[in-house]
Amino acid sequence: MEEFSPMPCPSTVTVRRNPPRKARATPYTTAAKPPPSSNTHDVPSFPIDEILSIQIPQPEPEPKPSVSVSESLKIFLRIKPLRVFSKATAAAKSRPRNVWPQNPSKKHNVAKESRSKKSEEACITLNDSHSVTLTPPQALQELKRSKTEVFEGFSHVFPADCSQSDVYGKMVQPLLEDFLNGKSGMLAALGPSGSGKTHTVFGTPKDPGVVPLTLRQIFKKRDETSSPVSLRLFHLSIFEICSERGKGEKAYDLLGDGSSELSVQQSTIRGLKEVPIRNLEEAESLIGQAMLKRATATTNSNSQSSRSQCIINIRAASDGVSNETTADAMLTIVDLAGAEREKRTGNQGERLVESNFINNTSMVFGQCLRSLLEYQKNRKKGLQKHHQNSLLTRYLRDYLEGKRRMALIITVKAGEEDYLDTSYLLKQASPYMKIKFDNTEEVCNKRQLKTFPRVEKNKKMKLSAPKTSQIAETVAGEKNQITQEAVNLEGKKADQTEKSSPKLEDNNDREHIIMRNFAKVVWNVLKQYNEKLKVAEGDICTLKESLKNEQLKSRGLEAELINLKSNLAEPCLPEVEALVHAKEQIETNVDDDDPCDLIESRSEVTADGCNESPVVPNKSVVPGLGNEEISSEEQKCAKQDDPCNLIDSTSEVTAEGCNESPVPNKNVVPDLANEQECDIQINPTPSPEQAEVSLINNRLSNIQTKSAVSRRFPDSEKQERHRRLLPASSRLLAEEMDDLEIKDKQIEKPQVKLTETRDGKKTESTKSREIEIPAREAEPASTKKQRNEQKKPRRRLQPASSVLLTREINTLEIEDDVAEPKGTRGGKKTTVTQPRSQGSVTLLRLLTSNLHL
Ligand SMILES: Nc1ncnc2c1ncn2[C@@H]1O[C@H](COP(=O)(O)OP(=O)(O)OP(=O)(O)O)[C@@H](O)[C@H]1O
Repeated sequence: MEEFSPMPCPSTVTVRRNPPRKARATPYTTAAKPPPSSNTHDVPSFPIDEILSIQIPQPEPEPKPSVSVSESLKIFLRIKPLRVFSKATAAAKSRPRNVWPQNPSKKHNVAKESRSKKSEEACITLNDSHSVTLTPPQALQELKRSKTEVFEGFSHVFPADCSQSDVYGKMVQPLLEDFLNGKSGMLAALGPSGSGKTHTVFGTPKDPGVVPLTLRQIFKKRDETSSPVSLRLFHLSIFEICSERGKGEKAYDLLGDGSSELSVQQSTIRGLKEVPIRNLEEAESLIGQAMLKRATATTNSNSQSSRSQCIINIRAASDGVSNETTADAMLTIVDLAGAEREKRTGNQGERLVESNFINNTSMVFGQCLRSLLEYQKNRKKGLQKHHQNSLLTRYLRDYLEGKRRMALIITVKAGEEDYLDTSYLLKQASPYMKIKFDNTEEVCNKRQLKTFPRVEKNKKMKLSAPKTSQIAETVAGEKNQITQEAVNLEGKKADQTEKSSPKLEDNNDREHIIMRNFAKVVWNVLKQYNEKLKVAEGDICTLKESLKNEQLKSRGLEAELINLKSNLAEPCLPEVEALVHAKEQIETNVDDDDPCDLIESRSEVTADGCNESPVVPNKSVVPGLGNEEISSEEQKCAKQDDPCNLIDSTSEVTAEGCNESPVPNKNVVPDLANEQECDIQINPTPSPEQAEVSLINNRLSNIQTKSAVSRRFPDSEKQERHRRLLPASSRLLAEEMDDLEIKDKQIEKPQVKLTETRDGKKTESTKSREIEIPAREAEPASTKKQRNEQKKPRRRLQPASSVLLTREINTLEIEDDVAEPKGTRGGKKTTVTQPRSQGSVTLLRLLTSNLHL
């Protein structure tokens, strides 16, 4: 069985279809291909040993600082006593002896003041030699900033009653020993204005600070013959960094002569005078000179406030004579200018500019320090470098980066009014900080905190304070109380709380309090909403009342508007009155007729003419009569009082009207038309009787046309059409016309009857009708068609509404015209023979003028 070494996976695969080729064996496979005769068991072992033995080049470790960070930075805390000495005592001391004795009452007041000041509470308390607790004052607690902070990790905390020698012993001594052994180091005092930095660094002649004590120690050790320090030479240089009217940083040599400004290039200061010190007296005198040159000013915080950063360098150099070749060492002591707030210091103008510079320098120094502390805790974070932002930090770069040993003493004031300054500084410079959320409100959101009522009971939990046991008891009591409340509310939950761990209890208590407070807040909000709702309801009531009033007003206005309209409509009344008057006249005419004749005529019309139209519409439509014909007819009627003339004119009109009658008339009465055609040749000139018969026939045809129209448009639809066709102003007139039309019909029917009765027989009248029809259809059919064709477009030009109105009016006209000659037919005066009344004439004129016919 052949054994192949594994093929390396090709990066690309090429598939060839044609021609197939045999892939060339790779050198690797060729080389790895064992001879066919080789033993299959000779599998080369995996070279794991070789792999493991390979030396992987490790990244070069960063050059460690000469001193580890934890050793390189030591932070001390010094608490300034609340009351050092009163101004009164100072004034008393400084008062010349030859002044009058002070007023005893004033003395008493001063003593009282000093007592009250002494009794003021301290915001900072010492927990142990490495930690302190900072408690906010009552005023800030009420502003929901109740946050008790514990700062720990200090190398040592110096209490208020500590001495300068204590500070020196614990902080400076180790540094000095290293210094004398050739290791450089730095000591800096950092703190708010008036907190005792200068006091700590320089002290007073009676109570000397770090610098004098260090010098003493140096020369003391040098004087000891056995010590190697005796072979060293010490040099002293002192300079200060301050701002020049807030524009830039300047360095001044405090030991130099004349112009003492130093040139500054990055972190190096050139031209600094170093004064060798051979003994303590020389050194102290130089220190004294420098302090006199240092820029100081009086502020509200400090009568001699430092306005510059003061740096004191003590350099130890070998004398060059001895064999000892120790490197030069430098001990740097820095007295920083204190960070200050404008409100506290009361600085104005140039002082304010100075304080800005001081604050800026202090801030940069604090940032460098914080960064170093964080780096000390966690090297992975890396060291943020802020030192470029000020000359001081550039100068002290090696120290602030942890490359050299540094001891920092933070001086703080313990008064309640100094809480903010102290808190800010400790947050910046303390190695570790714990925030004690002893007030449960702190857990919640700040927004909620604003609305939450304050819980008075559970204020502080100073777990690491000296009175821890008492506080713990109190807290335990409070917890039990809260737990009991919870038991009352929720029994089961309480059981669980009792069984659960203290942490769980704490959580439950907190939750309970939070929920209770939340419920209170919600309740307050609901109350507010309820009040708002009540207000809104009141507004609604007032609005309703005002709405009612407005409605009443609007009604009154409407009534006024109606009155005004009625007043405006009065000018139309004369026309209406004329119409009514005409109507009354017609009615009186009708009343004069014989009622029996009326009945008969009705029955005849119904029998003869209305066979096809059982329901005759009120509004008669008389097609075929032109407007011009009506007007001419009216003129004739008005002029001719003679009844004979009336008859003639009527016959003429009838003939003309029949000739112009529309096509539907002919269609409705086809038989009659045929008969008429036959009679035309017999009697071409109709007699008055024939004319009358033709009039009756015309009437009949009109009635049939009406019925046809009525069939086409039902009553309701017709009314609707009328409503649409007639303008609004003419509706009243139309109604009047309807009434008038009815009356006219009543008049017309007896007239027909009278005509027939005068002839004597009904059959004769029918015959005469038959005879009369040819008179109407005297013209040949072709001529009639031509006429109709000529007149059709004329009719079409008129709108439908005007046609209907015209028909109605024409009907009225014709009927009136018909009625008139009937009474005078044959020259006989009958009861019906009344001329057209003046009212009807006026009505017609009005109608024609209003409807613009
Ligand atoms: N621990 C202390 N014991 C007694 N007196 C003190 C102490 N600390 C400070 N003083 C006094 O308080 C006053 C102000 O102190 P100091 O001038 O040292 O403050 P400072 O921090 O240097 O202020 P600035 O930053 O403004 O210079 C001085 O009179 C000083 O003697």
